[in-house]
Amino acid sequence: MATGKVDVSRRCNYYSPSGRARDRRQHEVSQRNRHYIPSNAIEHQKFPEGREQLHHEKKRKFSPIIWDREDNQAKKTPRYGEEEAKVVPEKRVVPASIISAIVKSQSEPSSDVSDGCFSKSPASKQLGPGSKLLVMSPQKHDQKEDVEHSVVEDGELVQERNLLMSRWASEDESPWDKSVPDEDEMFELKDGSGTSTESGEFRIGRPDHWPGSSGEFDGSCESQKVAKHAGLTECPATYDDSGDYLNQSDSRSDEESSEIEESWSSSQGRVSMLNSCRSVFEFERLNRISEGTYGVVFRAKEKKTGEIVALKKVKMSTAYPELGFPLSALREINILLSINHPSIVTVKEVVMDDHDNVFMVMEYMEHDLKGLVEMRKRPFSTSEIKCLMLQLLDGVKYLHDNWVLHRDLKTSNLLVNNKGELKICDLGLSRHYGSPLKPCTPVVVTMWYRAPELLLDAKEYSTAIDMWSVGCIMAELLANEPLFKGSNEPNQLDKIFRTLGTPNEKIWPGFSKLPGTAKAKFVKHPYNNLRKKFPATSFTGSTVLSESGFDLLNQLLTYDPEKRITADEALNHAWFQEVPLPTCKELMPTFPPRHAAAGL
Ligand SMILES: Nc1ncnc2c1ncn2[C@@H]1O[C@H](COP(=O)(O)OP(=O)(O)OP(=O)(O)O)[C@@H](O)[C@H]1O
Repeated sequence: MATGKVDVSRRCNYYSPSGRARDRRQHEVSQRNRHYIPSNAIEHQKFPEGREQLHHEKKRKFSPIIWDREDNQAKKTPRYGEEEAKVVPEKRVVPASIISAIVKSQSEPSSDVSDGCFSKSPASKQLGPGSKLLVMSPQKHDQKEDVEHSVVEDGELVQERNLLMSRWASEDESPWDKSVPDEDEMFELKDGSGTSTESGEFRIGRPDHWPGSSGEFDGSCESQKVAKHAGLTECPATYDDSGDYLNQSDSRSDEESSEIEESWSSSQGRVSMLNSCRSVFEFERLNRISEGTYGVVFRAKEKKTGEIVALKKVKMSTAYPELGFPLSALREINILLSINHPSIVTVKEVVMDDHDNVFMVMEYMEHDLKGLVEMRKRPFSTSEIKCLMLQLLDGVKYLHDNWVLHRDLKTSNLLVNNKGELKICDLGLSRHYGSPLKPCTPVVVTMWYRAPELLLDAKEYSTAIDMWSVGCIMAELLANEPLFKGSNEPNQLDKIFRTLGTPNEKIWPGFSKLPGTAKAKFVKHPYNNLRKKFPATSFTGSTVLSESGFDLLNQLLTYDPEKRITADEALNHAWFQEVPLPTCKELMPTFPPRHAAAGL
């Protein structure tokens, strides 16, 4: 197989024959009823074509997102309480208590990032050049209906042109089948201003790639986005001290045009979804949980039901509002509303405030795995790690079965609640993949969890990149600290090579042809030292790893993406069947919730 190419077909079975072995194992495990039972153990079913499909797929939700990019750019975004109040559904009426809170907050300086939730921001939000984003609750939909709808805008009825249903509603096997633009289109900005390489690929985050830069370029994410739109190319990758890629917005945005094109092309699938979303004022904000690159996450309470939820406010660009609604958020909302799996966080609905700020209402999870790893003095027990790994693999398998690459698996994107449940979150970097593979940006996945093929600039990659991240997560759970803590990309590769040995053509055919190998001379580390880090015996009480467990870790951290274990194969791995068996979720340890620990 050619350099960096991954045989997708090998990884894309809806349900592999080895599923039978897994059923047997699940049956055995369930007999011992105190042990973990994977979520889809009894939910898969035969389809007429003889292909087995997950039951979850039948419960797909529909995206509430509507793009209407051709709409008049100059049209004013309706504001709550203004003339266009007709546009605003009744549900967005603001309760008096909140109005007083708004009035209070108005007197205080507010940034839409730091404290935007439930308060008025200084300026109304724009949804981007020529675009209008309507967000609706997903309950009303009918795939077959193909009706042009009208909405009231600026007091008038206008034709709604792009009511898109989620691509998830398609029964096609490959997401590329209909709606994907060619590679050239893929990397070209809508206005044609994007700078691309010969192959049509946008170059982001690789300093040594870039031709001259602008003196005005300040390196910030926003500047980089703007620079890219303006045809500037300098975009040095930056990382925070936990290896998080700080320029992620760029790595996401280079595919924006492609994604938007996809949305446009799939507009054949218009459906009747004209329905209003609820107001964020129906929730009481309790405390801030976290602020990430793309959103601020709050703990909140639904006033009517008292239910505790997490609200993720989509960060709009304050500096460059014309950049519009972030594609990462669009992807995340689209995908999360479309899927239904116990190991993937549920987005219940999308709500808005009266400035068109968009919030995802998610089930609330008390912890993320990164926080737990940092909080704990000792690693989880082997049984607990097995329980967590099975849930993680279940979720990853579900995504891969449905042609989705997560592309940012890491411990901070794994949420855990006090019922012992693990759920994958943050699908902002995720995207559909298909067969044949299309070139994508290699600058995805937070560096510490990034697969070697990505670090070596492979343009075509597939599900194996997520499996490498899963390997890093397994190692982190076993050692209670991240496995490869590189400070930049060469350093990250060096850390990997020191531990696993420097790869060569023999163990990884195609390695020497990867773009990244031409640029660097790697020190030859002849031995794989992974076992030293994860010994079979320990006199210090630290977690030990059996032969079988080490085999799984080794297969996850295999250099050649072709040989790297798949999620399905990993779920069937003997490690999960040997003693100690996986703990059942109910017996997983619980921890004080973050807000309690923080005294909130
Ligand atoms: N449903 C939820 N319940 C509780 N906490 C959550 C939930 N969703 C997200 N969080 C917390 O918020 C953090 C950031 O969320 P998320 O990763 O979705 O945002 P982001 O802006 O994409 O972040 P990043 O920059 O790390 O990619 C998570 O690490 C987690 O701690």
